[in-house]
Parts: sequence; structure tokens; C-alpha cells
Amino acid sequence: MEWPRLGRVSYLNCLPLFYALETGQVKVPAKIIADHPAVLNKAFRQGELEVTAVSSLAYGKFAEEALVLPGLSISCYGKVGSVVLVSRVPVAELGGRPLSLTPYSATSVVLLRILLQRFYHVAPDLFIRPAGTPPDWGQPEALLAIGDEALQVVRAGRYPFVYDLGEEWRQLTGKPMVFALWVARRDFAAAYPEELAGIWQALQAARAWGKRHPGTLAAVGAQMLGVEPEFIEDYFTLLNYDLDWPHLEGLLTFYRLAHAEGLLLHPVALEIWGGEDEGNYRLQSA
Ligand SMILES: C=C(O[C@@H]1C=C(C(=O)O)C=C[C@H]1O)C(=O)O
Repeated sequence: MEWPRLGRVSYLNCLPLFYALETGQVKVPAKIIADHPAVLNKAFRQGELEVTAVSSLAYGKFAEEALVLPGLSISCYGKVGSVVLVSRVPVAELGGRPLSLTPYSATSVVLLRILLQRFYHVAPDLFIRPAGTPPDWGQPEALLAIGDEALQVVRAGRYPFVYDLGEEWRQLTGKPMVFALWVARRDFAAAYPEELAGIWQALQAARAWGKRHPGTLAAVGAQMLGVEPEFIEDYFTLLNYDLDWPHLEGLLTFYRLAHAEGLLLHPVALEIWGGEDEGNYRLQSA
């Protein structure tokens, strides 16, 4: 086959995992494709990506088609910086008022709806802004943004009330928030286990490279976003790429609440790829 296609989120949040791959410091046997999470979710389902980051919520919907790569995620424990609700008024006053949702996310939209229903007890008038429009399109009272857009919206400081959804989730559940998982198509894992192992190892090696070079990542990220390196260095300390027990607990809690609120139609049977020789590991959300 041609080189497998490896999807990454096109935001700074993936720079610590991908910089070493994209600059050739670590070789990866795959073709890298960068896009918004919502686009990657869809491309994976359509068979256009063999391995990719997908929104955790999206995985919950099509778990039977995908295996989760072990030890990898896009997560936070507490503040994340790049998944935010910003508002002109306190969230408790948003009832019936227009709240714009990013078109690029799956997890964060459901996370926000869980928070609105269970935590804030308020029902704003939610609408999804069209792709390609700026975050304040339609002059909403409040808006949900993710990724670099979220970083920029917060920095611009035009909204007095800022709710970091990683932090809000921690306050509600005490758990890490897993925004995205890395998944492989089942047919690809079955037919090309060595290739998949090669991609997984490259991701781990690239991430280790990133940990050893925080100054380089901060400088590169700063240039991409047009901000000072210290800002990016601080931001990267908020992001976490592990998938340990606390993450899995956070993920299962997220699936359970999404299901309870009618935002996910069924519980999720999670299956983590065991590598070339080990069996897969199965977990079931309540
Ligand atoms: C932490 C983030 O998490 C992201 C949020 C996602 C979602 O809401 O579906 C998916 C992937 C991540 O990019 C971010 O966007 O910065």
C-alpha cells in the first residue's frame, strides 16, 4: 500500500507531538494530514485516514470501527487554555440568549452542553456558526471556541467572562478531561500491525523529543501565533498527551454524562490496541 495517512489537529495543541515528525528529527512511516477535529472525525469515518486524532465524543459514536492507540491523547487536568466559553455576561445569565458554537469541534460542544445542563442550569439559544467565519460571527452574547482561535479570543480580551472548560470539568468531576484520542482503523490495524506499531513508536519518540526541547517548541509556536514564547511555553504546560488510568476515568465519566444527558445515544465499548503481540484491552462506559 501507499504510505498510511496520519491525521493531526491543525492547532498548536499538536505541535509538541508533531514538530519532530514534521521537521524530520523523528521519522514517521506515514503521510501527515492536518485539519480541524471535526474534519478529521469525518475523514476517518470515510476511510480517508488510517490513523488520526479524533474527538473523544466522535470516537464514542463509532468505537466499533476504531482501535484506540495506547498511552496517547490530547488532555488536560484543570485549565487547558484553548477550550473556552467567553461571554458578555455571567454564564448564569445566558438563558435564552444567543451562544455561538464552534463548527470545528465535537467533544467541546458536548462538554459545554453537559456543563450548561448539569452545572450552570441554564439554557442559552445555541447555534453553530458557519465554518470559515470569525468566532464572533452573528454577534453572540457568548461563544465557544477551541484551539488557536480560543487562545486568540482570550488574549484579545473583548469578553469579560471567560470559562476554561478544562477547569470547569475538573471542578465538576475532579477528573482530567480527554478531548481527543488517537485511533487506527480496525482493518488497518489487522492488516498492517507492524506499520501501525511504527507510527505509534514515532509518535512516542516525537513527543519525547518535544519534552526535551520546550524552548524550540515555544519559539516555533510563538511565531505561528504571533505572540511571545513565554505565552506558548505556559500554554504547553497545560496540555497533556497521556492516556493513563485517571484519563480513562475522566473519559468514561464524560461518556456516562453525555449519555445521561441524551448527547450520546449509547454507552461506549472502548477498545485499546494491544500492540503487535498483545490482545486488545476493552473497557465499557456505564
Ligand atoms: C484541547 C483542545 O482539544 C481539542 C478539542 C476537540 C473537540 O472539541 O472535539 C478535539 C481535539 C482537540 O483539538 C484544543 O482544541 O485546543
